[in-house]
Amino acid sequence: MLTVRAPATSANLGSGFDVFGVALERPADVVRLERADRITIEVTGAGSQYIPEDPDKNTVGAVAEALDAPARIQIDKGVRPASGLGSSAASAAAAAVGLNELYDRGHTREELVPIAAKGEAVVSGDAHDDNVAPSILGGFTIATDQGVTQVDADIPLVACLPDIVVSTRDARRVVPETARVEQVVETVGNAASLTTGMHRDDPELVGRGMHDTIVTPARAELIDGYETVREAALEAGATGVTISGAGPTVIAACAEDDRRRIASAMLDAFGDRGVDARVYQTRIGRGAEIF
Ligand SMILES: Nc1ncnc2c1ncn2[C@@H]1O[C@H](COP(=O)(O)OP(=O)(O)O)[C@@H](O)[C@H]1O
Ligand SMILES: N[C@@H](CCOP(=O)(O)O)C(=O)O
Repeated sequence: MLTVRAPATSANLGSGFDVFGVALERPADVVRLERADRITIEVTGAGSQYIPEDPDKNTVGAVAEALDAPARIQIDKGVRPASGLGSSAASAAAAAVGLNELYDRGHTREELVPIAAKGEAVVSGDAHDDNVAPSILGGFTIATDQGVTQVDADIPLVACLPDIVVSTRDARRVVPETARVEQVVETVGNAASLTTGMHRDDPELVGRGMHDTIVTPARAELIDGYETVREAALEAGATGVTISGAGPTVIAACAEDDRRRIASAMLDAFGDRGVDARVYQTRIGRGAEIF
């Protein structure tokens, strides 16, 4: 029996739609695996009632198929599904890392990224890498058609998850098909600033680089209270605020000392709209770990 802890992740970070991702120190999924004749899946924990145990419908089933590694898989969800925190990806990343070890397949962590992404295709229709890459590799990742680049980074973050469900599949439907060239120029500048900020562990530069006028405004419509929560976080000292993944989590970058104040401002702002929420005071963290 092998136990793997794979972290939640935040993809996009505003200016890096479908490209940027970070591993979060918390929350995380914990997955236990043992060799078996066929794939079986049990799910407990946050939102487990909404997660199928059928291997054809669960992200870990596709990963076990891809690695030809049948196993009894027990998933303890720390990352609620449809949260914008890479819930489906955390399980897929844990399964890829764990089954690779259990069956001695010898893949590198980088090679496991596209294998885990096959799990993502099961739920969102797209084998996008931007959540599984940081969940497997940790730190800040840049996922493009040419592969994944990873850097370790240390940025304090606050992730506020409202009691609203936004499925990635639905949130992909509202992404605009075109953008003005001025918006593209602005986004490239912001993405470059954010990347430099990650290299320098500079929350100011990362926060500034999170600004995006192409995808985020369209998706904000799906999150009741987004604008108020964003303003409250900025007023409390956040250096930048955006939608985490496809939402509904709202994520803020900040200096360490401001985390607590920002967390409570975000909770209050959702509360004023009559929306319950929970908040994670977190930071960029490590990738999946085997125990
Ligand atoms: N192991 C899993 N963990 C979480 N969700 C899963 C898993 N396998 C399948 N799903 C399905 O994936 C969907 C959630 O994925 P998604 O919308 O991408 O949310 P998130 O943004 O949190 O990853 C839900 O419909 C859920 O039932
Ligand atoms: N780039 C994807 C990321 C989805 O992340 P999730 O955490 O919501 O699954 C997108 O923005 O659609």
